Amino acid sequence: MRTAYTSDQIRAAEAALMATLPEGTLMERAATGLAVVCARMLGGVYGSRVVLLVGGGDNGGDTLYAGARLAARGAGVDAIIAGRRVHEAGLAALRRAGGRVTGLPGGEAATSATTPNGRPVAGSLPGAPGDGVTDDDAVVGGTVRDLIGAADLIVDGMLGIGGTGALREPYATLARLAGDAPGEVVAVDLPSGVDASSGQVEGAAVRADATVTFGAWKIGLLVDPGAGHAGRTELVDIGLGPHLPEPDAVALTDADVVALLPRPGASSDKYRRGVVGIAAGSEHYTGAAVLAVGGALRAGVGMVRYAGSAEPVAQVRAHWPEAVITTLAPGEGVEEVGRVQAWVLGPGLGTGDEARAIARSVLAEDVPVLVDADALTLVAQERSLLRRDAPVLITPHAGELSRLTGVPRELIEARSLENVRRAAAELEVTVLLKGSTTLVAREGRPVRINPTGSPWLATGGTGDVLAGVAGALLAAGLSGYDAASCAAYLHGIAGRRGPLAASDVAEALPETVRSLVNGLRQGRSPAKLDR
Ligand SMILES: NC(=O)C1=CN([C@@H]2O[C@H](COP(=O)(O)OP(=O)(O)OC[C@H]3O[C@@H](n4cnc5c(N)ncnc54)[C@H](O)[C@@H]3O)[C@@H](O)[C@H]2O)[C@@H](O)CC1
Ligand SMILES: [K+]
Repeated sequence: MRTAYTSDQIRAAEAALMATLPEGTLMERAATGLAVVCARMLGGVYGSRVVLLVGGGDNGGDTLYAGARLAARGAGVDAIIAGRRVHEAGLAALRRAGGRVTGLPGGEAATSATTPNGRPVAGSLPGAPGDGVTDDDAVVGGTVRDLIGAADLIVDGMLGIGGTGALREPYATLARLAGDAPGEVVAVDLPSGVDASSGQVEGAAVRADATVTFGAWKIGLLVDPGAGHAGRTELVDIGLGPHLPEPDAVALTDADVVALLPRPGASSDKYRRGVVGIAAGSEHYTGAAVLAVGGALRAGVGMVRYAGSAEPVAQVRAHWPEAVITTLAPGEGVEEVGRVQAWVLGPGLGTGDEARAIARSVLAEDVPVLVDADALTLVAQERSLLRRDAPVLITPHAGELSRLTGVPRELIEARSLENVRRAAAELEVTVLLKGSTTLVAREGRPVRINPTGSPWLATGGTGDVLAGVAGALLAAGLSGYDAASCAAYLHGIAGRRGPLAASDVAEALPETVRSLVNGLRQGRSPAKLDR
């Protein structure tokens, strides 16, 4: 399990640890770990060209010390001093190791960046702009632009957990130049411009090929859009572990998911493995029923009972001879369908009277219910339906959650973590919030951040498959919280190789589960290696 923290939690843990250690120890550990990753990214250090983007805080300090190590091993290291201040001991170390230092033209950054002697950064002013002067040059100077453009490795040490709000200049321009440059970009602790505690990005932010983070995962490295800026992530242990609090957010790993997934034993039969009921599809929307049933079957359920009207019944029958089918007359509920251990309610169901009758009857059953899609619209109109003794798992995207909670969609998207947590508490249900990062929340438990999503999944019908998978796991006896987070994890891996249609995701599920289980048995993680 990856545990993730806000910047305040990290700071508190660092303070507690620092109190037990000689000054500078943590920065030393951080810089050592960073230099190791930089060296690996460079392949050969000697003769390589490294540019450090150095902010005014300790993030810049880490970067200068790591740069000093690379310079000592023969890299050509240029530090661009971008902050109003500079970590002086780090700067001195870099100079001693033979690194070069460049300031920025004009503005506070250049006039107040100082050397260890307190003088303005020397040798810093860029050459007079000549041909090919750009707007960027006005902010950072042509010399800096050229240095960044020629670097093999650009180290983003502008902002770490001290960053707040949108990147100010000259950081924003430097972030953009780094993004346009052909060299690899490594972010120190987290990409500058990404909010450590939420993953929010307001304005420009560094897009890193890799991020080396210190002590513990920051939530912003796991939640989009921040996660999308971080590239490959590596955690450097600086000894923070014993000082960290209980996490508010976690991400499952392959091993966690394999441990949670039900596997049939010698005494299993289809009933013990779990029977999932699926109330989905309508005369107009037949595909949702086919996909939800497919997701459930491919996830390895004991049995699927499908209940719906004539048209989707015909489609489900044609696609899935494995499903046991009940045709519902208009207005009829699911009372006579037979025993099920959990229901999936809603994909393609419609929102008219017939759909409402089905929804009421499903929610009146004394088993866990997954409420998705059209059923979310129905329960938004009739909130009392959610008040029941058996567990409820809802699987909305931001728009659907907005209808249920009244919180504007944009706000849910911008502050997804906070809003999913609040929705779970207020509605007293488990919430799986779909988005570029899928989140699963249940009151009293850390929010689970799904690490396996893929943009290829943004295609019609994938949500129906996900509902089927999660329903199958609910029927097998997992809690809503575990069923939702395992389903999102598997679905994300099954959908990572595009282009794909929703039915391809369902089809990829058995192989996804097999490769997770086999990967762990062989001591490797195929899912992670391929991502
Ligand atoms: N505290 C510790 O024990 C350790 C900290 N370490 C490093 O220290 C970092 C945190 O250092 P700091 O607290 O100095 O903070 P940062 O280095 O993240 O920088 C904070 C400074 O940036 C400026 N700033 C904030 N938001 C800005 C924005 N949007 N645009 C432009 N400037 C902005 C502020 O003026 C603030 O002073 C960590 O991320 C990590 O890299 C590591 O050395 C490990 C140990
Ligand atoms: K950074």
